[in-house]
Amino acid sequence: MPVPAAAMALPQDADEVLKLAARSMFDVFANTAQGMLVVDKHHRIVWISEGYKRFLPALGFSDEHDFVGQPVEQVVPNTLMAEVIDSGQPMLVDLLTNKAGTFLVSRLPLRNDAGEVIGALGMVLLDHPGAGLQPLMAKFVRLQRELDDARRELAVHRRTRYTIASFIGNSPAAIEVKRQARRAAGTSSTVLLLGETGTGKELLAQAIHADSARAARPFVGVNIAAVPDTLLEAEFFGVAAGAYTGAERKGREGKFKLADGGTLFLDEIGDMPLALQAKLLRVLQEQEVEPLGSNKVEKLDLRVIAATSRDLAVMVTEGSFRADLYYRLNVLPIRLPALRERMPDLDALSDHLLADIARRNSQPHKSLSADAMDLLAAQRWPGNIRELGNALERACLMTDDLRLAARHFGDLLPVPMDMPTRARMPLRDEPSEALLQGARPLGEALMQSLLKPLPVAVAELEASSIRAALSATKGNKLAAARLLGIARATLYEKLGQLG
Ligand SMILES: Nc1ncnc2c1ncn2[C@@H]1O[C@H](COP(=O)(O)OP(=O)(O)OP(=O)(O)O)[C@@H](O)[C@H]1O
Repeated sequence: MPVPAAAMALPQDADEVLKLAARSMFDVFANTAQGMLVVDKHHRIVWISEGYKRFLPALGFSDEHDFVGQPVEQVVPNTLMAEVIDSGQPMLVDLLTNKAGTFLVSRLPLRNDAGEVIGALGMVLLDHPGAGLQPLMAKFVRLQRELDDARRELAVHRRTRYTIASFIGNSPAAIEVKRQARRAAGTSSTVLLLGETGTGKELLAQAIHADSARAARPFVGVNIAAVPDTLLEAEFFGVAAGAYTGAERKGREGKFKLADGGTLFLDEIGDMPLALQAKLLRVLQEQEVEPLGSNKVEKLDLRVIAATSRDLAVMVTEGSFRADLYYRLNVLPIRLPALRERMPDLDALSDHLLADIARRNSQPHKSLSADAMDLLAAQRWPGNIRELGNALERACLMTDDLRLAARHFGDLLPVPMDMPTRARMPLRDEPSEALLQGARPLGEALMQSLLKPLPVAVAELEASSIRAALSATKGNKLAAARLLGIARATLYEKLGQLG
């Protein structure tokens, strides 16, 4: 390919001069760069320079002919040549790291006379940039390490903790839930989990993901009720770099994108504002997303599991939930029974929760006496399994005894103490006042319950009020927050503190 310049007379024609210039530049680059390759518009390698050949063994090739003709992304890991061809934009300087080493590279699109991209040219400018570019390389290595650490940490958080086997219980209701969950795990259809607060909706969502073909991909959860309405859109769709000033200047990925290939868990879907419901429906139908401030549509492959403690069908008739979104979500509905509907599971659940408490607090695994079991069975449990776990944890912390008796729960449970037998039925429709005070003779009981440090008394009253509000609103957190006169996000924060 080198052209002996002296042998040619300089043409007068400017076009010819340009062509000649391009040709000599190509030769200069081919001879001075450490290596050079050319790919066609289908990303296939069509030519490599003499210099490039020495990288072939490290890329796993002994023969040039096996390398040339291959799609570049298949034989040069992490290359961005395809991106240059598809975008038509050059990448003048970049660092490429793969199994052959780290290289300072440059990538240029090649165009025909009509200006169409017909391929790209890749150059290895330096094959050991460490020596000549010490400060830049040190920064690159540090950023790369930080990125790897952050990715590892994210992966740990995104890994689901539960499988369907973690859903404890062998009552007919629990067995039916697990059967439906297994069926859902075998498909990629949208699942709608319905049930009161603390019945295990999030646990089951994670379990369905972990038992599905997407298990190795991310599980990303969004609690819609806990995010202020004004931030929800950015949370879901992400923000394009440069779209805004301030904290969002660099842009950020939305939850849709983060869950790409895996499962997106939309908790408290009933709390989604109407305007956003229309946008969510579009994403679910089209499986594509457009970050805020960008005009680039990105393709997605998402499985959605939604959950709610509210009655979506009623919300549809009231006009606060879109009918089309409801039908789109309600493909595989699974109803999680309240704890009071699966009392045969109380023993197994309590034992499982006690084992968990023991592990987390490095304590021995405690058990329950018969009178304690009777007391627990007599509760209404508006906060369901989460509330049972809290009551057990507080009782465990109150005593060193290895066997928890009814007296250890004395002040913790709002249950009438005159009926401590397992035969006592759950108090389904008791008014919240009775839940708060119990039916003990007021004078002495009240005295006893008031004799404690004020912060403890305040915390207990707060927990009781929250329980009562959730009970009165059948687990509807938005309505409960209104009853309590606090913001929905505050209620979530307090529920989080309660465990
Ligand atoms: N069947 C079960 N087996 C074991 N643990 C359970 C079961 N159901 C719920 N839990 C535990 O109870 C707690 C609450 O469960 P989870 O957060 O899944 O409930 P939820 O229905 O999503 O609640 P919310 O609607 O308030 O978000 C968790 O600690 C979970 O591990």
